[in-house]
Amino acid sequence: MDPFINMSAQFPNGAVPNPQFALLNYFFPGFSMFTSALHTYLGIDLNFYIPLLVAIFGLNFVWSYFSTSAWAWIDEYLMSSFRVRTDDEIYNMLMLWISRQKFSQNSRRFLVNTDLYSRSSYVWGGSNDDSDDEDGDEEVSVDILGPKQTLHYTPSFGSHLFWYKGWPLFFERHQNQQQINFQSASEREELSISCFGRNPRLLKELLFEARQMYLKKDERKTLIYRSSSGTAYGGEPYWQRSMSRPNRPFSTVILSEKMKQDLIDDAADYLNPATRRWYANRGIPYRRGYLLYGPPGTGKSSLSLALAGYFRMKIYIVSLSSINATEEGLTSLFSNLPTRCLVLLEDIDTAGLTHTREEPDATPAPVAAPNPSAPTPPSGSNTGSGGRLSLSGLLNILDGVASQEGRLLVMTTNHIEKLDKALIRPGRVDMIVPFSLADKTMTESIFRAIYAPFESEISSNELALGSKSGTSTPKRVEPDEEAKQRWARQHAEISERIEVLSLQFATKIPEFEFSPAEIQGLLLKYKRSPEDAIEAADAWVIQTRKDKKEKELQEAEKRRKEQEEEEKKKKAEEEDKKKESEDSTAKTEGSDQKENAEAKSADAPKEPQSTGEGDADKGSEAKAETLEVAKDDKKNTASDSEYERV
Ligand SMILES: Nc1ncnc2c1ncn2[C@@H]1O[C@H](COP(=O)(O)OP(=O)(O)OP(=O)(O)O)[C@@H](O)[C@H]1O
Repeated sequence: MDPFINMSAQFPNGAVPNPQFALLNYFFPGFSMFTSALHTYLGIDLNFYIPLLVAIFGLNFVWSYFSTSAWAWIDEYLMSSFRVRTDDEIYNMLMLWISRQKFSQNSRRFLVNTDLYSRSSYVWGGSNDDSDDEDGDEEVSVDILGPKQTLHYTPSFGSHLFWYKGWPLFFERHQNQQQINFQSASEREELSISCFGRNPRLLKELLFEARQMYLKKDERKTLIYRSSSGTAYGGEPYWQRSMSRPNRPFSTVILSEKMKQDLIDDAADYLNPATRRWYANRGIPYRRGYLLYGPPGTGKSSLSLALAGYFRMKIYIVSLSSINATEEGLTSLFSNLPTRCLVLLEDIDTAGLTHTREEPDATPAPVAAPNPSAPTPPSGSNTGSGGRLSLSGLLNILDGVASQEGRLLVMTTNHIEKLDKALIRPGRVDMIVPFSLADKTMTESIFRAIYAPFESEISSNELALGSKSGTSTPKRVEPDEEAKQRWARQHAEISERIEVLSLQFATKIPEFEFSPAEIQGLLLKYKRSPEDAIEAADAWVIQTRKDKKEKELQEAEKRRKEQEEEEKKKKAEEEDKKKESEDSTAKTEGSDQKENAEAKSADAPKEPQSTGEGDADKGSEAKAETLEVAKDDKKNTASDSEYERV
């Protein structure tokens, strides 16, 4: 129905509709019926209200236009602000700070997370911190099922006003539209904080405070970063914070005291700021490297962790046997190291780096990117195949300009004899620390380390040990001094007892046969009962020997099978090659014959001209021969094309 037709019929009292009604009726069919119903039943005349509503809308529009423009102008000229993206660690610092602010706790619209940093997954990945909440606002309750996860509240998307040092600040959390298509929801956001005034001092103070809070949180922890295959940075591997661990005291690493002290002294001297200047003045690259070698489970990684913890350095771990260890990947990782850190290169005896330069079958080194400061790679150094790391590539990375100065490099290997001399020459490796399977003193130390009494554990240890030694004492409230004395007495008693037991235990473990990790494994099974551990030691030695032998046999069998496979493969390859060469010889012979035949047929027509009938016979013979050769030739071509098909 045309809305303009029969309009008066819709107005019962015959009122002629206003032209604006006609227009509205045109856009919203049925509008006139609605207004007439309103008029009839409620007595409301929209004729009167519509101009008013239009005026309100207009004013609102003008107000919002001017207020937005005015706010944009104020923001541009009278405010200071900063932005933070999720792919920088400052995001984590700021989020920690924000989560501890009152406005964040009281926010009506908030995001709740169990892991404060999970949103920046490509900075931290699946963050695996042991005790993120240790010093947080909320207590982490731990029961037999593990720590109960703390909930973190942070303001949700949008703008939030808060006060800092008496000034109003705006915290804004918004989605980054540019990244929206390629990232998960958690990675799309950006944070910004702004304040009134053209001086950003207040914002810088806030950032400084956030950074201090963040550093304080990790003060007693060693932050561990691992190389991760890249998805966030265009496929290049990047450092991913994998976990933080309480600093490992040096005393818990069982190694000759002299060796430990030498290592600490050397590292302390190197990390002294004056040493940096000393290096710079003399134009010597400011780097230091240590090589730790020995059988698996003898404490190489533990020492590296202790070293990083002692000097409060972050530790960056790359395993050269990992899939990411390509030349490009490592170059990118090394160029993204902070100025002061410990880099742990694990398994440097890995394939591709193990041949020595003297080996004749070493393949030539790949052309490395021109690098003025890098040393000339050893002429015969090796390449890894398929984009894997080569020795010359690794040396370039370790010495090249891309590698940050100020880092402490620790390399570990199980097979020092396999390493190229170039890799461990002075300048690259400044100290070599050997690790060995446990001798008698080491076994004793491991035993003592496991059963040493700690004040926080004394009650449970006391129960376990005291029940056997009969020294259990009843609990009662004591003044501080008395409690201290009691603790000292108990400590001395238990230590003495552990000392005696450790000697007994060490006599049961053969020297240089088991690694500290293996012995620790046994003791952990009986961690509350040293006597039981001693009792179980003999059987454990027999069983472990048996297991090792079986494992060795299995490995030998596996190696044998692999060798057989390889030989078979080689044989098949050789046969293929042989066949190929035979075929190509046949082909050459065929083409030779063809050439001969062609030569003959080229000569053939001349003969009938110069000869009589008999010659004509000869000519037909020659023709037949040519045909024969041509046939042969065809045959050869056919067999060649067959070979090609094969
Ligand atoms: N010398 C040691 N002092 C203290 N603990 C040790 C020692 N050796 C091994 N351990 C213990 O054994 C376990 C494995 O040790 P770690 O990872 O340091 O050995 P590793 O030599 O680095 O082994 P791998 O060569 O397989 O990497 C750790 O729990 C560590 O506490």
